[in-house]
Amino acid sequence: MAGFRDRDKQHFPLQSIESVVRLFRDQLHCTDEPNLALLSIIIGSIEHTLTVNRALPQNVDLSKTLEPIFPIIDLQTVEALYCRFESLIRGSVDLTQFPAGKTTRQLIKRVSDVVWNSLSRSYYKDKAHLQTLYSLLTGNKLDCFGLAYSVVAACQVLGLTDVHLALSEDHAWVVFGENGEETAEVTWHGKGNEDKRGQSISMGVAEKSWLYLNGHPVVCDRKLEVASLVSGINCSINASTDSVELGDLQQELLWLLYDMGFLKRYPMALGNLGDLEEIQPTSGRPTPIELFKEAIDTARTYYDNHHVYPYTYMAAYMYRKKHYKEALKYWADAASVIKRFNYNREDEEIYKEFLEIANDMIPNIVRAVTSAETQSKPRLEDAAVVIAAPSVSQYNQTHILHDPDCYSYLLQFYDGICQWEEGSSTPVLHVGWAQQLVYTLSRFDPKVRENMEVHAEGERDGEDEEEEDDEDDDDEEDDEEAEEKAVGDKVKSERVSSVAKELVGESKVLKRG
Ligand SMILES: CC1(C)CN=C(N2CCN(c3ncnc4sc(CC(F)F)cc34)CC2)S1
Repeated sequence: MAGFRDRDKQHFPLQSIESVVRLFRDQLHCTDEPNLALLSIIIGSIEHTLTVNRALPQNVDLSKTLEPIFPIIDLQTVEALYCRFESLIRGSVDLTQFPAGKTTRQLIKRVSDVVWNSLSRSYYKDKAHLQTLYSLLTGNKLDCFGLAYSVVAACQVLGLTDVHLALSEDHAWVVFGENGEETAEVTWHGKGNEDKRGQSISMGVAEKSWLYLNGHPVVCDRKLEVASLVSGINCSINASTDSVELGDLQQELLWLLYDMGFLKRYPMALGNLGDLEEIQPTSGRPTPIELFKEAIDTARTYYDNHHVYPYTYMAAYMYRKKHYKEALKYWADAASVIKRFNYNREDEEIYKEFLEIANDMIPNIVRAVTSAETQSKPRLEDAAVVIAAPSVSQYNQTHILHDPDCYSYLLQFYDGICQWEEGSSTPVLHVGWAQQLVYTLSRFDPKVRENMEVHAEGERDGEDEEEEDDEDDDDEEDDEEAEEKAVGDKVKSERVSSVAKELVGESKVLKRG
């Protein structure tokens, strides 16, 4: 590991976004590995100054200048912190105790213990800005992701080039060994769960578990580890304010990584970039929708379509833009991913995501379009009022409740959640879901329920057309297969409506009760 080289030092002092981008470009282009510890200290130091400790020099009165503020990151601050990390790790891990040149589980556990034991006894683990080595070295605090990243950075300091970060949508661990075939927990997850640090992630644990993405995590190389550091930049100053300067820096660094091809296998980073582009579009760059589509394609191409968040990034965007039909479509697609998992107690994050969609956002859409519906029906006494043609968004809204596609997206959404629950150790649905479902489905025009076709999966017309399997040209076999598939899909669609009826029935019982 090349450590803190002179060519890195000549970038200092860092005092603009451009100077930080130049340093990152140099690190990522260079033949040596990018220095994970150095980059994390730099990002953490900038983030701290722009969010946590926004103390401005006394003589600067922000109301008068439009000058963006940017901290001056000087070499000796960064070098001191870097050397402290190096001596913490090299001083506590005696490599002679471990077989030379071979990374073992015990060695990784030792590295995790060294970082773990330097953390404060008790602090609020979910606080913001605890994800970098700057937080570890100046505050002895790390969040779950920060601990995993720090262990990988420490292994890099020790010359263990086979230890890499593995990322799911809500957890992080490491892979190591010849072809990264070994796995090890190095951090905790969630609240009140005993940490499993040092243990491998067996297929038994990972299978059908969303937390481990059923064996389809983002397995990083050094470039992707840098991408996770950049994607993890947290711009929030407080609940209602973000640092514009930090957002600009994160956006520029993500475009640098994008242009170098390092986001090709990282759906969440593409999603984060899409969110940043919605706030402040960069001319000549892909639109948020294109970026969210890229994230979806990446998840389908590299991760066997086992990631939920690419669809919820897109759906949340459509919801914000009041393109409610598209939002329902992508929520249905998200549910078609989660149905391939079994729910368990460590999956609360994605449960909360679907709960908010089903019991908050979808009912909001129904309420919005219902009121739009009544507004768009002119009252006789207002006849004098010129009835303006409904605006596009109003058109979008008022026809939702008359659109069989929207109704089928909703049934697909609920069917996915029901299938997620089937075979799970922990129930998903409770009566609150049924009440919202009844409210939502009952607002649709009864005619819709008659002429709505429940398409078998992968047979919807339009862009969702799955490539017909033209390999197998044995028509005989095709017909049988098609017959079987049709029966299977009929059963599934019956389940959807039977589930819906059951839920409706249940809630009616509850209403009477
Ligand atoms: C569609 C959403 C609800 C919006 N933001 C979402 N995020 C999901 C989590 N985010 C992430 N963004 C980049 N990389 C990672 S790795 C990881 C798991 C952690 F334990 F390491 C989380 C995450 C960023 C924000 S999902």
